[in-house]
Amino acid sequence: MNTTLGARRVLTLLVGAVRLTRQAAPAGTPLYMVLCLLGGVVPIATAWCTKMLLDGLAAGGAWVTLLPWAVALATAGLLAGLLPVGSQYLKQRLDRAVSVVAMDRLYQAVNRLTGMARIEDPRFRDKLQLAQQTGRSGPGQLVDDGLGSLQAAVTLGGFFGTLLVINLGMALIVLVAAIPALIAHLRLSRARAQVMWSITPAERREAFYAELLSSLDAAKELRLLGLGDLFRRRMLAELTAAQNAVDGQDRKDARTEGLLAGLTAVVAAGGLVWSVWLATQGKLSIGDVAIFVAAVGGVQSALQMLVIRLASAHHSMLLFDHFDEIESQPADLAVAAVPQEIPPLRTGIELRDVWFRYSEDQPWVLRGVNLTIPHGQSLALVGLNGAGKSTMVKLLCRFYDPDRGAILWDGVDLREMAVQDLRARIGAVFQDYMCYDLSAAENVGLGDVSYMDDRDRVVAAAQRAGAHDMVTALPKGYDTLLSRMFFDEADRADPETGVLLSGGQWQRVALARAFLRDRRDLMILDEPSSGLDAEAEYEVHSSLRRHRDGATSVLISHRLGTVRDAHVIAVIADGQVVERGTHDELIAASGEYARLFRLQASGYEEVVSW
Ligand SMILES: Nc1ncnc2c1ncn2[C@@H]1O[C@H](COP(=O)(O)OP(=O)(O)OP(=O)(O)O)[C@@H](O)[C@H]1O
Repeated sequence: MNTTLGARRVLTLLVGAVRLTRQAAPAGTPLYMVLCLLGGVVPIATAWCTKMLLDGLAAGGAWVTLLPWAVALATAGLLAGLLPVGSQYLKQRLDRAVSVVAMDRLYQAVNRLTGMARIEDPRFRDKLQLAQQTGRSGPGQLVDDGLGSLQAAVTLGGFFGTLLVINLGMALIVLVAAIPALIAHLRLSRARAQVMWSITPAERREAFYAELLSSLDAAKELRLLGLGDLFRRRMLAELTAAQNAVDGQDRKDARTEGLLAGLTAVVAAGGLVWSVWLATQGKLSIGDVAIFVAAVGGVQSALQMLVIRLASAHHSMLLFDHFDEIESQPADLAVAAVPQEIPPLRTGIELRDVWFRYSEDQPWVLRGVNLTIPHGQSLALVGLNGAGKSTMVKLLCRFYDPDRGAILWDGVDLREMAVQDLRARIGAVFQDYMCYDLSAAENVGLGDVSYMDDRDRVVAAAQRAGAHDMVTALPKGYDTLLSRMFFDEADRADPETGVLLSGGQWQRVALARAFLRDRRDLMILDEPSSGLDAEAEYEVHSSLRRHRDGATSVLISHRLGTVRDAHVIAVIADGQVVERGTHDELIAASGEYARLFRLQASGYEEVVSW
C-alpha cells in the first residue's frame, strides 16, 4: 500500500472529509470548529492573565487594576472547564451524523458497480473492507484530527510567541526538540497503516474460518468430517499472525514514545532551572517565570498533541483514502455516451464470436462462441462441469463484457444500452440463488419490487413455481419468516417466529421470484430444478414449458430429459459450441449430446430393470 500521500491528494482528502462532515451536520460543524479553536486560545489567555496578575501583585498594584485580570483568569478557567465538555458532546453528535452519511455514500458507491469483476477482485475487496471499517468513523475522525491539529497549532503558536518574547534561546531549544518527535510520530503512523493493510488478507481468512465454524450451511459437513478443530486451528493461526504483526508495531511505538517522553522531560526540567536562574539574576519578573513555566509546559504538551493529532490525521487520511477511492471509482462496465433505448425483443439475441476470460491472468473460458437465441424460442445449454455455460448466461445479463466479439440484442451491442434497462428485460434463476432471511411473500416479491405488496401476483408466481401449497402450509402462510435468525429467546419454541425450508423448497421460492418477473423478454434458468423432487421437477418443467410458449428463454440443465423439447440445444465444451440442433437431430448425429443422453438414460434403465 502507498503510505505517502502527495500534497494534492492530502488536500483533496481533507476537503472531501470536511464536505462530508458539513453535509452530515451543516450547523454543528462550524460550531465545533469554533469551539476547537477557542480551546486552543484558552491556555495562552490563562498564562498571560496569570503573568499580568502576578506582576501586578509583585508591583503592589491596586485592587481595581488587578480585578479585570482576576475576572479574565476566572473566565478562562471556566472556559477551560466547559469547552471540552461542549466540544466532546458536539464531536459525538457529529460522529453519529457523519457515520450515517458515510455509510450511505459508501453503499451507494458499491451499488453503482453494475458488473461483477471488480466486486470479485480480492484487492478491491480488501479496500472495501477497510472502507467499511473506517467508513463509520473515518471522515469524522479525519476532520476531528485536522481540527485537533489546528487547535494544538494555535496553542503552540501562542506559547511559542510567548517564549520568543521572554527568551529566544529557550524558544529555539524547545523547537529543535520537537522536530524529531514530529518525524518519529509521522513514521510510526505510516508504519501502522502499512501493518493494517498487510494483515487484511489474514483477517479475511480468519473471518472466513470463523464464519465456517458457526455457519449453518457448513454445520453438517463440519460435524460428519470432524473439520471443526482443523478450521479452528487455521482461524487461530490467521488471528495470531495478524496479532503478531500488530504487536510488533506496538513494541516499536512504545520504544519510540518512551524515548520522546524522556526528551520532553529533559527539555521541560532544563527550562524550569534556567528560568529560575534568570529570575535570581533579575532578568525575569515573577510573572515572567510563571508564564515561562506555563509556556514551556504548554509548548511541550501542544507539540505532543500536535504530533499525535498529525500522526492520527495521517493514519485517518490513509484509511479515508480507501473510502474515497471506493466512493470515487469509475464505472466498472463501459457506459455508452448516449445509451440506446431497448425496445421489446423482436428478432433475437446473438452471441457473435464471443471470447471471455475472468481476468488477464486466467485462461479463456469462452473461445469464439457463435450462438443465436431467436425471439420466442428456447435455447438449452448443456455440457460438462466448467464448460462455460453459466459464464455465457452471466454475459447475457452483462455482469461482464466480452473481451472480444459482441452480444447483440436485435442487432444492437449490449454495451450500447443502459445496463439497468437491459436487466429490466430479463428474468433469471441462478444456480446460486439467494435465500433471504425475510418473509415468504418478500422472498417472492423481491423478483419485482413494484409488485412486492401485490399479494395476488405473488401468489400467482408461487403457484406457477409449485411453491404455493408449501407456503400456505407454513404457520403464517406468506407472512412466515423464512429464517430463525431474528427470533427472541421468549419465542424460541414458537414456529410462528420463523421456519427453515429444505433446499428444494427454497428452490421453488427462488423460481417463484423469477416468475414474478413474468413476461420479460428473456428468461434465464440456470439449473432451476436441480434440488426438486421428481414430482416437483415434473410440475415445474411442465409449467416452464407452458410459460416458455412464445417466450425467449435460456435453460441450463444437467438433466437432459428436461431440455429435450427445447427449440435448440447447444452443447458447450471448452468454451465453444461443439454441437447444436433439436434433440432428435443431436441424437441422430450420435455426437457428444447423444453420448451424454444415453449415459443418463442407461442409468435410469438399469434402475428400472432392477
Ligand atoms: N467468478 C469467476 N472467476 C474466475 N473464474 C471463474 C468464475 N466463475 C467461473 N469461473 C471459471 O470459468 C469456467 C467455466 O465456469 P462456468 O460456471 O461457466 O461453467 P459451467 O459450464 O456453468 O459449469 P457447471 O456445469 O459446473 O455449472 C470454470 O473453469 C470456472 O472455474
